[in-house]
Amino acid sequence: MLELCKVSGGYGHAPVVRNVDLRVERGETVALLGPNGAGKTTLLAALSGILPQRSGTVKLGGADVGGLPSHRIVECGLVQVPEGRHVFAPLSVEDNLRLGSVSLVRRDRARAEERFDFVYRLFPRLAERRRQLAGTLSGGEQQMVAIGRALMSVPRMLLLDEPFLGLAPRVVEEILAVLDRLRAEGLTMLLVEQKLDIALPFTRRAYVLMKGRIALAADSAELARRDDLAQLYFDLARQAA
Ligand SMILES: Nc1ncnc2c1ncn2[C@@H]1O[C@H](COP(=O)(O)OP(=O)(O)OP(=O)(O)O)[C@@H](O)[C@H]1O
Repeated sequence: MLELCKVSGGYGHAPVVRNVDLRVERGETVALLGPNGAGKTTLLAALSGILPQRSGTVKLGGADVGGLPSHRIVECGLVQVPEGRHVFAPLSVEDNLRLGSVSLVRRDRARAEERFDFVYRLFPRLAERRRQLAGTLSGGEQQMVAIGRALMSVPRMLLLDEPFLGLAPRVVEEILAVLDRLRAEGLTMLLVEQKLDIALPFTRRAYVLMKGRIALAADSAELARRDDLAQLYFDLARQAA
């Protein structure tokens, strides 16, 4: 579904991510791990077409989307749930969701309306709060809005940037259950996460990014079984330094 070949990018002269090769198969859930500042968000920005400097090849379903502006990338089906949720605080839940369907409305207005039902079935709490201002929601509910907004455009693939950050374990479970349902329906996902105990059980494969480079690509279950995981992580960080 997604294939990156030698992707580099950053904000100024020196690239933050360098020569990243990464693949996600159709229907697969893959983790992108790495410490603070490794470049995970920067890599997602390169995929979403919002990074000022980028090079390399990004293919979605075999089509080159690397040079496209971000709204076209969304139309192609690659949609990001940004770190920090970025909901529009003065707008209602429903209007936040509506913003996610802008590209779909142009193509198929009826389908865009049906998507509200789809999102409200996944997150009944959003249905109850559809008229509430997003800025007054709890962190977990705002994360549901951010995921719901991304789903409004009928994505083929979701890029999730630390969706569980700062959430209580019960809310993490609730959101994981929804992502599980989406996965069962065949949605492809790339999950950026720092917490290995969340990321590894949820994904099939994992990439570890260190200082902007892929330091390791491995089977998630294999990684989870290692009893020297903390040491491995530490060694990778030292090698990258
Ligand atoms: N808008 C920006 N302008 C300049 N430099 C930036 C910008 N955003 C991030 N950086 C730099 O790029 C590097 C990688 O940051 P990035 O946010 O991609 O890392 P990350 O792995 O996602 O970290 P975290 O887990 O903390 O979100 C850091 O050195 C950061 O300071």
